[in-house]
Amino acid sequence: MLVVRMLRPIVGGMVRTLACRSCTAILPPVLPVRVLSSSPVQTPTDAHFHSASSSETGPPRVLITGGLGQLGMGLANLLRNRFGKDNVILSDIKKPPSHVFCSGPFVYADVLDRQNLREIVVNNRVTWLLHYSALLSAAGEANVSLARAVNITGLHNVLDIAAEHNLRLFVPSTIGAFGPTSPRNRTPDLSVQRPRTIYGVSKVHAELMGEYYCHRYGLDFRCLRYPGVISADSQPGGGTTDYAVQIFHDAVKRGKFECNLRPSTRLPMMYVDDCLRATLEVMEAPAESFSMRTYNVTAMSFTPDELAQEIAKHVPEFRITYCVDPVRQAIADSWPVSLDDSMARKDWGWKHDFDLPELVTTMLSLHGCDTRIAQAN
Ligand SMILES: NC(=O)C1=CN([C@@H]2O[C@H](COP(=O)(O)OP(=O)(O)OC[C@H]3O[C@@H](n4cnc5c(N)ncnc54)[C@H](O)[C@@H]3O)[C@@H](O)[C@H]2O)C=CC1
Ligand SMILES: CC(=O)[C@H](N)C(=O)O
Repeated sequence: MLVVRMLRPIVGGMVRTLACRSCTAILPPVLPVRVLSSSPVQTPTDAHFHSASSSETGPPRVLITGGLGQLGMGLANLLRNRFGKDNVILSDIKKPPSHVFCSGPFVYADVLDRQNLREIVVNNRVTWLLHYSALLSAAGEANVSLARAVNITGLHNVLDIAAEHNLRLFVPSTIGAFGPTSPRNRTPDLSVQRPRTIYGVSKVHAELMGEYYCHRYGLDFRCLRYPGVISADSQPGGGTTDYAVQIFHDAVKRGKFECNLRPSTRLPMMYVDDCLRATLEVMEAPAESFSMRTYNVTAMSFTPDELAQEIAKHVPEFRITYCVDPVRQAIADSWPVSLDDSMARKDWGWKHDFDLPELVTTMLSLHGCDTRIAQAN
């Protein structure tokens, strides 16, 4: 006998769609039924996808993968403040420092181990998954096969588990998802995407797969293309924009910095607080507000030379020199110089707080530099 089950909950006699406004307008509607017999249209993966249950109440139960990198711990702090310490589980394959271990739940999770990941989701009744594990642009070029595994196979595991267990899934994308044939100024959300790094290719794949699962299975997939993110309390993990983090440390501790990009290399950037707030906001936004599932977000664009000049306003003795890394330079030259994030601003109210002057004073003071005294010099 052919058994059919609704893929999505029925609200008021209508199939409730989790897809966004534009998706449903452009694409044919997703089939509202899933075949559970041995019909030839069934795939093994399809059979594991549960019908969506939107009956969860109370705060979300959050899992962050790859949480011990530059961004994950800050994200955990933000989400713990909002949803309670025990509702946010940080995970990684690295051993956490003791202050992280003591600040809330931490588990070992290798995104390549699907069974382990599934157990964590089930045993902890996870409802939101923020998938931060990745090899970044420069690290990916240094180890393509590992980047392919972590960024693509890892994503497949996460997507399947999120669809099986009806999770809300956030996957960060990047300016690296664009390439040399994309428009470079005010790059729009929808434009040519032919990146030339394994990192970029894997992120375009993540965007497309997430959107496909959203249309096909009703997965509540949400994605932001972050620019380079600048933070003070954690080290960057092998990216092309890392210089803009390291420069503050070296300016304060050494009064000088050697930059691995050319002085005129302009890239989109954002302070970490804006980045993490954007992530929380897009996760909390009602699905109905989305006209798409992958949004550009940005705050500012600057060059190493402009950043150094802004730092020198506060640290007058600061000197920058240049020793260009050809791999990172080629990557940076293929990325946008600025992003158009007007759709995020229009659809769910995205607004950045930090421009270059605020970024510099904040970063310097977090590194222990008294910018008021330096300004007086
Ligand atoms: N930091 C930035 O400027 C930007 C970051 N993003 C994205 O945000 C996310 C987080 O970025 P960061 O924290 O900067 O990255 P990161 O490189 O600092 O951290 C990535 C983490 O993934 C973990 N990881 C590696 N292999 C793993 C595996 N098999 N299983 C589980 N975890 C594994 C690493 O141990 C590391 O802690 C990434 O997806 C990245 O692509 C996007 C654009 C800009
Ligand atoms: C912009 C990014 O995605 C990251 N910081 C990198 O430089 O690889």
